[in-house]
Amino acid sequence: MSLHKINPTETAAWKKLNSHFEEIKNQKLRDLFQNDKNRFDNFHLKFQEFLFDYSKNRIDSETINLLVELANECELKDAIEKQFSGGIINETEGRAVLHTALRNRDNRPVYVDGKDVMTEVNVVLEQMKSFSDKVISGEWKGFSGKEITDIVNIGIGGSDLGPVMVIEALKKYKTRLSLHFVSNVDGTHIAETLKELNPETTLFIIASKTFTTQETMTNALTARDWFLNSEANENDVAKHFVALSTNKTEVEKFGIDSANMFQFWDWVGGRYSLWSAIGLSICLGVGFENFVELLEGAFAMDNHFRNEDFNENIPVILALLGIWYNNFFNAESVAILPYEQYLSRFAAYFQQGDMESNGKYIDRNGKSVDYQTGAIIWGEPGTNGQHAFYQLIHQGTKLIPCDFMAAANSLNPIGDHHAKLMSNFFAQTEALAFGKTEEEVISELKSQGKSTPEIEFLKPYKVFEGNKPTNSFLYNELSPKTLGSLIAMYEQKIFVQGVIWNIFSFDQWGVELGKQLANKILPELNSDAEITSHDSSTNGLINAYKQMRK
Ligand SMILES: O=P(O)(O)OC[C@H]1O[C@](O)(CO)[C@@H](O)[C@@H]1O
Repeated sequence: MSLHKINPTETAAWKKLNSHFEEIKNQKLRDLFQNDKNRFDNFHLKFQEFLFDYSKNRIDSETINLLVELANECELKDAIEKQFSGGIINETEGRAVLHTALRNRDNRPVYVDGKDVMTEVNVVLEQMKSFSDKVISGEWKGFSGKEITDIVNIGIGGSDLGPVMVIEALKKYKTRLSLHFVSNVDGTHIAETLKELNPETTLFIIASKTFTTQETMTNALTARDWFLNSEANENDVAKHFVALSTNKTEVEKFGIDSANMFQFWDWVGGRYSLWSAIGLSICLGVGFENFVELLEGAFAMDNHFRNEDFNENIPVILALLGIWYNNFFNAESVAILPYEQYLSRFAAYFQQGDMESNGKYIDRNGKSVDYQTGAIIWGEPGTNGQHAFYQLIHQGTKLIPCDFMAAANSLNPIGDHHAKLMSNFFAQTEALAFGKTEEEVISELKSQGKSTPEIEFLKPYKVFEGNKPTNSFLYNELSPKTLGSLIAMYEQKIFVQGVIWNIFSFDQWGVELGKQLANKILPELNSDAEITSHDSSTNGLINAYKQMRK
């Protein structure tokens, strides 16, 4: 059950898209809207309480037809079924990709090696419920008999970014526990975190799929030393340390009792793991019921993705638009711009989700691609971004397609904050799409009483050429369920793009080389000898570092 290995550029649809691109590339969104009064009706989709407006894109209905044709030629439907039914689609690691099983709320059987994984999934969910309920209620006590007040999740990459993002996003639903996250191997991260904490009331979650990751193991050992430096002894470790992992042997070697281990499986990719035991910090931070709501939201989006026709399918359309700009307009990046302070870590989360998945130049046939794959993902919450980098989006030389997202209802309806936020949200997509013409600039400057030479001088700087594409997502309010749907939407977008680009989205060999070299360099840093084993730059830097060190 592996994926088909179709080079997208060899499809008939790709060739048609190339010709179509020549026809559409100079068309203006102003004209597209002018010529089609129903453009919004024609290019938006609804999903539950969720609206996806993609009318401010440089497309017409033919673009969508051709992109859908491309998806069909790349056998996307079949790939989707393989994903959901446990096909070994992560071929280079010989694994199924089944984060969807973790949120499969109707418990439809999902088989891996002939075994229904739902039984184990539900056992771990039950374990997460029971544990988080006990800690939140105060029934779980620390070594001195006090309730736990603080949770420190130690993990990195997929064992950190998802919980960090969700805990921030769902702050409104917070339990009495304070959550902290330590990821960086830079000692500053753990030192600054522990400074505030009391070993008697702190619980550590060591989150690592492999339980061998250098950063996480180093931080975990430091946390353990810090804990044992208090009144606590070895027997107390069980009350203050739990592990989230697929690797029981390493967890036990570290000294965590397997009774305190929450398992997941190799068919859960690190950057898709917040739905698994890796979500334990989420359960503690917002309560198990809200974690289940998050799963429900993702499940609803999965069903939409699996069942809807491609031209009505939000993740598919989102992915195809991304391909349109990436491969035809040569756009290099995508900005994710939530007009929602709670989503301040959303773009950072999908930097890993997207760039670790689709940042690849070798295709599924083992050959170098001769087309662009994964885009650079970046972004910050609006309106902060407006006062930072929007200048370049509006008037720079690069085309940056943007995803805007906002809630109709604020979770903090104070004064007119939300109306002001939303007026900026609407204004930005309007300004990006339609810009400001020379005539508009001249009449504005005239109305300000400017002289003709002043107008002539200022005119070019004040023109906005517009035609900058945006997607807008509008949802009712940021509930755990909505968040679950939003995350699953982007996850499935990444999947669709990987299928069309004919790359393996679920491995990450590109992170290995740096790790290997760091392991080789580490002992060199501890020796007094001059280092000569690298190139002159690396040798020079290492030796200078050793001299500078106090
Ligand atoms: O959960 P682990 O095994 O500690 O890995 C952490 C992260 O390291 C990576 O393997 C590489 O950065 C990620 O894919 C993963 O999320």
